[in-house]
Amino acid sequence: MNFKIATRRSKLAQVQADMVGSMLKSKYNAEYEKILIETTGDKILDKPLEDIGGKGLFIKDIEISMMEGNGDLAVHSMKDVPYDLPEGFEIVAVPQREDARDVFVSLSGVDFNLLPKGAKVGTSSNRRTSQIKQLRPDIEIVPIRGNVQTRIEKIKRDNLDGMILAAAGLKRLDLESIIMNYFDPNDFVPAVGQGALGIEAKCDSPYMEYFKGLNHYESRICVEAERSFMRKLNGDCHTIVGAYATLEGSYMHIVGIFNVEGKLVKKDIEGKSENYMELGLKLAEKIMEV
Ligand SMILES: NCc1[nH]cc(CCC(=O)O)c1CC(=O)O
Repeated sequence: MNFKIATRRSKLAQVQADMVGSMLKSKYNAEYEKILIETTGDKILDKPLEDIGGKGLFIKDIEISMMEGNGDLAVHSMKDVPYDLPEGFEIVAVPQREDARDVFVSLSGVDFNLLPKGAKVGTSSNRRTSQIKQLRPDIEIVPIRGNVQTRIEKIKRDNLDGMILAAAGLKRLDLESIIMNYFDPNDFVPAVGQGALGIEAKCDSPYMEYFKGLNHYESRICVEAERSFMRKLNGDCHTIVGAYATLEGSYMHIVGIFNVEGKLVKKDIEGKSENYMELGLKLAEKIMEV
């Protein structure tokens, strides 16, 4: 067998595709090749993502390629996957989740807690911006887009004191050394699905059972609970939504943030993990009651 993995061109996307490729190799003794695709989200870098069509832009061109028969599967960061996929596609597996936390990175080695007043910190995410503002209202947030590597280059070019990024991407790129602080995910709530990969395939794929074999049940239900929360809140691109689910035995705990009338609200919920979709929904209802 030789699987064709359709992927974005960025280094992180390719590393993630290789990770899933290696899983296919070790589990099924299969070969794989990467099909590199330039997506609209990667081409337009001078506008906020929300203004050009949102996160679906990273995956649409990949789906078109698979529809044309060029790609048996795609590997995505779950946090870039919109709730509704085009008809005929589905997320068939979520492998074991990496670190879901957000981190502060600095090239000069400065600790987040020791940043001077008015320090300049890069991020383009509303979710990260509002949580940073809560911790440190004096910090100046500088919008920054592009893939992880171009963003890191911009720290130097734009003379920033640092930047907020996802731990998972940095670890996968072997850039752990620039991580200065890990934010506690129950405090500084990550994006829905952060740190998890999703394997997307066409519903009629002849290889469905192979892909399903790469699923990690615990990771999957945590990510699905977070997505259920997100869907209920119907987060358009300008709303702030974040959630993080964890398991303890047969119980699931979810913490979520959402902006209600300009105010950032955080709530949590706990219940039997088998009711993971309902837990996500209930947390959304709880947060909207405010
Ligand atoms: N928005 C881009 C994006 N999509 C996934 C990751 C990191 C990897 C992950 O969360 O699985 C990143 C970079 C970042 O936010 O730092």
